[in-house]
Amino acid sequence: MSSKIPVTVLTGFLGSGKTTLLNRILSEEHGLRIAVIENEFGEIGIDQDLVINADEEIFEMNNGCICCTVRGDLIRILNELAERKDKFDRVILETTGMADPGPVAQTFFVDPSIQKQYELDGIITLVDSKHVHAHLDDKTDEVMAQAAFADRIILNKADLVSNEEMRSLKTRLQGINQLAGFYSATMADAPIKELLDIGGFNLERAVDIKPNFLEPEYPFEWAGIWQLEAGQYRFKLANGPDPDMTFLISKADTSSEAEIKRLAEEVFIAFSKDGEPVSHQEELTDLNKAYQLQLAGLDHYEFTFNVSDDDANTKIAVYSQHTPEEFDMVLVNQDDQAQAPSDQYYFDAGHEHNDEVGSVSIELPGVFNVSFINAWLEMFLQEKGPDIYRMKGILGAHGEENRLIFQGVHMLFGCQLGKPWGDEKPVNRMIFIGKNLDEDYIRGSLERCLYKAS
Ligand SMILES: Nc1nc2c(ncn2[C@@H]2O[C@H](COP(=O)(O)OP(=O)(O)OP(=O)(O)O)[C@@H](O)[C@H]2O)c(=O)[nH]1
Repeated sequence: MSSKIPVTVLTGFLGSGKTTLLNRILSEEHGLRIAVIENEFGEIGIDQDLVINADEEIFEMNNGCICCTVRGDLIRILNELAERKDKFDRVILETTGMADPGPVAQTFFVDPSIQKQYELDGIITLVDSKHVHAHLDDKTDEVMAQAAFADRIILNKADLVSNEEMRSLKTRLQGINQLAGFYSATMADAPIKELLDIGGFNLERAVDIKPNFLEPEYPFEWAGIWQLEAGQYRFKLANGPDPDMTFLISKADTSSEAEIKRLAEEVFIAFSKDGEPVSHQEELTDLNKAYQLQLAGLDHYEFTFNVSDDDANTKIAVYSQHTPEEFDMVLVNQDDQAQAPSDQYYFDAGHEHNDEVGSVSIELPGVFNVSFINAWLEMFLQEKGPDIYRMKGILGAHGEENRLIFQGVHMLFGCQLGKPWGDEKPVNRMIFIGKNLDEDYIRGSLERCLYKAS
């Protein structure tokens, strides 16, 4: 038997039932000790509180898309976890509904430290049988990938559709993935023993679906190498498509494309962290540190970089989130002469994000006036329903000792009581995911629903 730690990835579009399944797995008597990793879309972690209180350890990654910045986070968490591997038997990783599971799966095959210690047991994809058609119709990339990569597909929310609809959905999904095992379920009640110990993710199929499956994706689009004499240099940039850009400088051994690719594997974990913000005319002092160049509000920007006499003629490799062309980036010396890189490489980001879909996270102290917040949620859904993919939150309500947990998927909405607040001060945390969300409006109107003692 393999001594590697098995990992099960739970995936499925927003609101399809991943957390419901996770809770079922965690509460079932199977004698397994499970470590849970949550990857959330949005800035504040809510799922952690929605996962039932068990002995399992929960790690959160909520930096956004798992396919780029989060790959570094995932590797870090898995490495940390491995140091405590006597405390658990397996790992369940719940991905955000907005994630393509391909890059998650890829982590288990391309990163040597992870490959040594873990094995991907399988990918389970939850499908919201009522709402998935719209996403299949418009071929939402993430939904197609979630179905294609699955080892098991759970057609969940069977209570909301007819048997006939269920059959045609299964046929439709079999057109995307014939090899997966299919289960229809209500509240994700698929047989758990058939979901764990699948015995290995099918790598061959993954490469069939995506021929470049084993080529890692990176959070940077470009890297260049320079050999520099001692002196002061400036990176000059103009305005571009982003108000900031992650940027990292490392030392290189040789000036070659192979060196750029070798270093990419080393630097991308540092690159994945939130960079330290630096503004126009500030110095980039540290090597191998992610900086976030602030690129808004001016016509042009300069960031200095010094090469000391001791370092003269060493090679530096620069990794940037965007290509130089997007920001008219050049490196100049103290006489303002442009320095061309001796070698450069454009990384294929490999995927695109749907920029229209965004998330708004709101955290407000205090408790809500129950009738105000109910009326607001109803009104909000009526007005914005088609654009809201998902909303969920944990709220405090005046006169109520327990937390209120609300969940919405498209136009369906429900609310239930959670744990009591006890000695904790109530704080309201909510996340809205969808198109064209107006954060100021949402925050302002929610603030007006807070209870105020008269
Ligand atoms: N009617 C019905 N509701 C369900 C079923 N399964 C889950 N739900 C509800 O659907 C909502 C979303 O379920 P979750 O398990 O939180 O879904 P999720 O995939 O984890 O959601 P995200 O993490 O936001 O992507 C919750 O309100 C669940 O109670 C089901 O089979 N039928």
